[in-house]
Amino acid sequence: FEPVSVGIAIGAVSLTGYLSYSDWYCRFTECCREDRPLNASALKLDLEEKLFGQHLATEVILKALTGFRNNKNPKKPLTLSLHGWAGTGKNFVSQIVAENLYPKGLKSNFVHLFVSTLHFPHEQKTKLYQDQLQKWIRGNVSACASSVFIFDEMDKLHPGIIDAIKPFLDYYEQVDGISYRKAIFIFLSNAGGDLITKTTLDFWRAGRKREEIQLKDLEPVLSVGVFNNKHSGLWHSGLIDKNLIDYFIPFLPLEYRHVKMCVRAEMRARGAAVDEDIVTRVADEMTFFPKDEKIFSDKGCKTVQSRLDFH
Ligand SMILES: Nc1ncnc2c1ncn2[C@@H]1O[C@H](COP(=O)(O)OP(=O)(O)OP(=O)(O)O)[C@@H](O)[C@H]1O
Repeated sequence: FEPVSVGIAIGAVSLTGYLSYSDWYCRFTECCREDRPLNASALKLDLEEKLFGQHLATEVILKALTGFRNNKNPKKPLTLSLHGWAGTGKNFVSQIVAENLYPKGLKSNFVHLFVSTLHFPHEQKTKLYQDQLQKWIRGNVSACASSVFIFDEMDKLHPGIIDAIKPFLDYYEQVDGISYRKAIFIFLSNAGGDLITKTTLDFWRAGRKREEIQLKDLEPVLSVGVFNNKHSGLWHSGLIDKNLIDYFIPFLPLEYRHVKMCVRAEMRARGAAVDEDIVTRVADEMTFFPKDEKIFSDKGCKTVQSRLDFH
């Protein structure tokens, strides 16, 4: 036998062996698999089929995630800031994103959800929260570089806590020997929701379709609005003026027709046939604003599930 070809053959066998072993192993236990490319068409289909009335969020999230995951050498972690009125789909989209990155979604060991009022309720404990959060992020990113961190209720988060995560979001190659460049941070907040609603209403009043609203109509209003809003959490945290947020993603207020779509989706999810009478009744029970025109749902699709229980 010729030693070089034997060496290559052994190498090839052990590589395939390793690959099939890791495939086999990952079937039984959850694996980080940070280099696995994102299935962009599956994400696109999910967003287009499940998320109603959010053409901008669909477009930006799809572009941002596929671009980031296809980049073998990102210069910083991906940071998305989702803004909008209550019940418009911010948590829902985070769940879709999580499921497309890790099959277990929000239950994955590599996806971490923080809710300000639940995890960081006391302002006087900021120092403690800062330490705990830094340790948690450091530990989890060193275990899985492509970990996902979702921060809900950013507008209620004490700015000191955001300061604690700031170093991880920056362009550093490594922080204390760990690279954070493959991690994904998603921030959710209601801040800027009033400005998004105003623009959407202006379009409606001008007789223009909401699908005509472009990112450029909202992005400047949004970053300025959020920046000037002292309750936004991002305010004076330096995240914005240091350009650490990659994408501001607006969620538009939902209309009557979208609420109906949510009711239908919920009925299907429960395995029931869609009953249009019930769909109309549930949608009619929701409240809408502004007072005169009654176009947008006050709570988006948020109370649809509980209202459906009554029918
Ligand atoms: N645009 C949407 N398309 C489809 N379903 C939606 C949409 N918005 C909301 N829903 C439904 O309503 C539920 C509540 O919405 P979600 O929790 O995502 O709202 P949110 O924007 O995060 O609100 P909040 O700011 O109050 O936290 C979702 O689980 C989903 O079932």
